[in-house]
Amino acid sequence: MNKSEEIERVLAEADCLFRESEIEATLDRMAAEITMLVGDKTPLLISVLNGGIIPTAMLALRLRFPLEMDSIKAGRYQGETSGSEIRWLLKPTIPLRGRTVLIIDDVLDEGITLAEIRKYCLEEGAEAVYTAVVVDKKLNKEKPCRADFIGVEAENRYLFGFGMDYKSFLRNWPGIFACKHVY
Ligand SMILES: O=P(O)(O)OC[C@H]1O[C@H](OP(=O)(O)OP(=O)(O)O)[C@H](O)[C@@H]1O
Ligand code: HPA
Repeated sequence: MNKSEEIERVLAEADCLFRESEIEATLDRMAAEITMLVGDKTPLLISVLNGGIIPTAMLALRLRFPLEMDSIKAGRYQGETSGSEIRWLLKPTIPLRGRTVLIIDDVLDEGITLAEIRKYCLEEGAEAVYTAVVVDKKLNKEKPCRADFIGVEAENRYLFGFGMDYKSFLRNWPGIFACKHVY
């Protein structure tokens, strides 16, 4: 099976857990919560690449207060469907000292990525660090980090869409989908 056949198969078999309209409404709610908490803090939004690109853009367009944006990249999955050690690939260029930071990512799975990024921001002198994810996966174990703003909770299956990838593809799928099989 070549790559495009694999992607077609994953798509054909996938279950839609949340439709586009449901995620849009969820993002509206998250944006209101974020505004209440950090709307007067001139926060720095940090997008966790690559999965955070779509959620960050969609949330940022809903925020009507002054903010800055930067990115960080700390991969654990590298195009695979199971995580390993974290690798720092890109750090923010805007200084974090004294800032209120909002880290935005697509999914909180085992929580290792977000825990490491949060720790990094605090070490760099951020005054307050908040985290926002579109999906929090329900695992039957404690996570090293919880998110302050959560879109939806999802079962523990491999997911794609709204930023989340299946082997680097399908981040652009407009909904949240669960794979039946990973190949
Ligand atoms: O909670 P965890 O188990 O640590 O996993 C969550 C992280 O895994 C994915 O990133 P990935 O390393 O796949 O990079 P990507 O954003 O480029 O897909 C996802 O975007 C989160 O950042
Ligand atoms: O379920 C997932 N899908 C895509 N990327 C991920 N990174 C951690 N878990 C996932």
